[in-house]
Amino acid sequence: MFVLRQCLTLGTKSSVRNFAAATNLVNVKINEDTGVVIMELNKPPVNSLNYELLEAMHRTLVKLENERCSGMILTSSSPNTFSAGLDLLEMYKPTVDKARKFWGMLQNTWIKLYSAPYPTVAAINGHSPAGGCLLAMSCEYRIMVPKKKIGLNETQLGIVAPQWFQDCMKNIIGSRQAEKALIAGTLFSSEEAAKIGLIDELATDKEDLMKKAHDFMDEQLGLPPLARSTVKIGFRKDTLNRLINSREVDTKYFIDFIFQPKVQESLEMYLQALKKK
Ligand SMILES: CCCCC/C=C\C/C=C\CCC/C=C/C(=O)SCCNC(=O)CCNC(=O)[C@H](O)C(C)(C)COP(=O)(O)OP(=O)(O)OC[C@H]1O[C@@H](n2cnc3c(N)ncnc32)[C@H](O)[C@@H]1OP(=O)(O)O
Repeated sequence: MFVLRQCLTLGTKSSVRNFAAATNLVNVKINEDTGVVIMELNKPPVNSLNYELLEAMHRTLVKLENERCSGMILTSSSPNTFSAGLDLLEMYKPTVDKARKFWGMLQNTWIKLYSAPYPTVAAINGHSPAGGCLLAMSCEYRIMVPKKKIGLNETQLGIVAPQWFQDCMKNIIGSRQAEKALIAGTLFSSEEAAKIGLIDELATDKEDLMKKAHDFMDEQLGLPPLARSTVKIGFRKDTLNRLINSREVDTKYFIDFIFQPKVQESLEMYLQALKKK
């Protein structure tokens, strides 16, 4: 399979097709020979997840259901950041309608990504805090470049990682490690994340990152797809159903939480600190 991939990469015939996207917020390429898709988040400078970016991701994931997609590598076009997490401006002084629409699209996107039947790899080529970490944790396998930060740091901002964010972390690093990390809002270095299993592999650089992502994909493509996806969904169904069965309550928690004056104050201070950096 590795040889096949090399041939496809080096060969004269281009088998890679740009996947028609209605927006340039995501770059999507499908290798027509292998069916492997690369989805690159492309909202400079830091891929903050606003409604439009989430909608573009969601639309792509829906479209992939009708394509011959055998696997997906999620990465970013930003030189330094995989994703800075949820766009803080979506939570700072929104209207209730806007906040509700935003949260609904985040839930939609997560459900699609977390339940994708094909193998998914996060090629984490930069920092990945909070919602960025959620995206990475929703993939099946995580590979990260050195010396970047990843984690659910919400507590540090005066906000709370929702239950399903927490569940994703627990499923990966275990309940005790997750509890400590979530209470403290720890951002782990890539190296620390590899030690606790939050990421599966450390890459030496960006080239190595993509090579390792393709290696993982090659291994997965050698497995019977139905058996593979049945086991995957079996592992994920409780976490998925927990949100699917309580979407409305989860949205209400979000709205009630962010509209608190203290939370708005924390967000304002954090946004100012980011601007002053
Ligand atoms: C169990 C029951 C629970 C009940 C609770 C219910 C509900 C809970 C309520 C709410 C839950 C919300 C969950 C939230 C999740 C999130 O994802 S919040 C976002 C957290 N993100 C961060 O903390 C990251 C902040 N950003 C950074 O640390 C850095 O930007 C960086 C990613 C490390 C990149 O650094 P650098 O390359 O140096 O880039 P700059 O810092 O200079 O940033 C460039 C510009 O981008 C702006 N920006 C950065 N991040 C964001 C963001 N997340 N949103 C919006 N904008 C962002 C930054 O201000 C710069 O802007 P200017 O160029 O200065 O205009």
